[in-house]
Amino acid sequence: MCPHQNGDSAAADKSEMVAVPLQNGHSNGVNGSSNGTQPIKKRGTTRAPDAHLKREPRNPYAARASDLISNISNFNIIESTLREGEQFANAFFDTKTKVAIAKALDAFGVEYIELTSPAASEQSRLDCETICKLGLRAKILTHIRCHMDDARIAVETGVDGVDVVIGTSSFLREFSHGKDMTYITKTAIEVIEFVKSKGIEVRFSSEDSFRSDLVDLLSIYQTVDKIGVNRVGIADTVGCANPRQVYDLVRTLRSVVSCDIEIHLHNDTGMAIANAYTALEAGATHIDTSVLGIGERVGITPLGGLVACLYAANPEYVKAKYNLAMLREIENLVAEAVEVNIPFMNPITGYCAFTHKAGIHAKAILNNPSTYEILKPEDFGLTRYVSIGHRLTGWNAVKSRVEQLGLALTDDEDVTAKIKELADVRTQSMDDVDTLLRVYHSGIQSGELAVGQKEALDRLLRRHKAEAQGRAASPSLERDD
Ligand SMILES: CC(=O)SCCNC(=O)CCNC(=O)[C@H](O)C(C)(C)COP(=O)(O)OP(=O)(O)OC[C@H]1O[C@@H](n2cnc3c(N)ncnc32)[C@H](O)[C@@H]1OP(=O)(O)O
Ligand SMILES: O=C(O)CCC(=O)C(=O)O
Ligand SMILES: [Zn+2]
Repeated sequence: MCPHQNGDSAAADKSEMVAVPLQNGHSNGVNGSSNGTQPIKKRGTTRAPDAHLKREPRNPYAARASDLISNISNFNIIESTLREGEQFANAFFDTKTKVAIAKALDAFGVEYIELTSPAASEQSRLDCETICKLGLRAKILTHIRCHMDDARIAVETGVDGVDVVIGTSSFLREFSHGKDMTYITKTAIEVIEFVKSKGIEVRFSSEDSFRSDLVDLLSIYQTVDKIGVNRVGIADTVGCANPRQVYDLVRTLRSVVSCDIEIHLHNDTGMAIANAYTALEAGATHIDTSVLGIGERVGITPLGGLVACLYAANPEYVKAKYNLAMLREIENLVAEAVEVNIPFMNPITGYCAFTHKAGIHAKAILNNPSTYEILKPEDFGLTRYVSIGHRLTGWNAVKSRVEQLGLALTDDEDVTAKIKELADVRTQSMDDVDTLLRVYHSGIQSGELAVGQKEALDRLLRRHKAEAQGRAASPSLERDD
């Protein structure tokens, strides 16, 4: 059973604790004023020798000049589960499922929903029309090749905008469509002007941007910007980019175009969330996501992971923008539709995302959840869980469970030792722990543990040991609470 569904969480009622404020204003030791080292005197400076001692300590959290272009707290999500996500190996979405996903994403609050090309099949075209007629708050986009045939079909579907793409790397120019940059530029202008003439949004994107020639890229982006494209898109189609490359390309592009900048990042090397964050820092305005990151191969920036990362940066902004409590429901909907499980380490909704285990962690979490949590589970409609029945537990965690059960135990350390003894053989379920605590409690009430109770504990221990001998050595991540 998933811990977040368990209203019986050991620490569920401790979430109202006071957060410890960040300690701004302390020296970070890098300017030589706090660690006893002498500052190096620069040639030609006329500062008094002790000037550094009078300087205000540097605030490491203060805004820097580069933060002025950052869109970490000013971005849009282009949710592409119904386009990129349909390219996931397991995906088949019938109309009903597409409508359910579109409605859920809209209720969550994404700004855009991107749909498969209506040129892909007759049903894709009909589904696109159906979703356009739902009257959702989110803008509906469809995604097409840079080709007039596709554009003519797309503008008739009722979409709010069209995302146009064409490969610009030498790989794709040679092995995919076979067109040179002159032809690509000419066709892009034709398609963009046609879509614009229909009064809807248009975006132009270069596929495989990070393996394309920078001069080719900047030149075509400048051209389409001048003719009034709404957005230009950068795509890390093969997931080869690292954060520094993303920062550099977006930053450079920001200085040559005035329109919005979208980014689409594949996750082949696990960089998709970090790259999205970096793109926003460099001035990107729109991020492509899909639920659980589904897409070609291992997919793209996952919606939930991106939201976790941006919430960590500015919780109030993200909470005000999205209905965060819906994330779990949306992920379950999509996971079921494409027949996958939600990974145990998924940000926010993973099985263990808000479970704390080691005694040291448990104690601090129970005192103040911010000690070991950057995300507040309650902001996502979830609960934290303190795991107790294992050999890494400590008396503080045990005491908290004792209090939750309304028991009166004075020797928490003794009962903790007993839990560890049993857990040295195998992990104890919460039921096992509770039974043990109740046995101790009744023993204390009657003056000492009754003979029968001691025997019961010993029997339990013997049974665990016998079971353990017959079991494989590998520990399970499952809890049976
Ligand atoms: C990186 C991405 O994910 S981009 C988005 C990918 N999405 C899709 O592919 C949507 C689903 N695709 C489809 O249904 C089909 O591939 C269609 C309808 C688009 C095209 O089908 P077909 O005409 O049978 O061509 P096929 O898929 O075999 O090859 C792609 C064709 O598009 C051309 N092409 C590829 N990319 C582009 C582009 N960005 N712009 C213009 N033409 C392109 C290729 O040259 C090739 O043309 P050809 O008919 O001269 O060989
Ligand atoms: O249109 C785009 O920006 C991206 C297309 C795509 O899916 C990709 O390049 O991986
Ligand atoms: Zn893609």
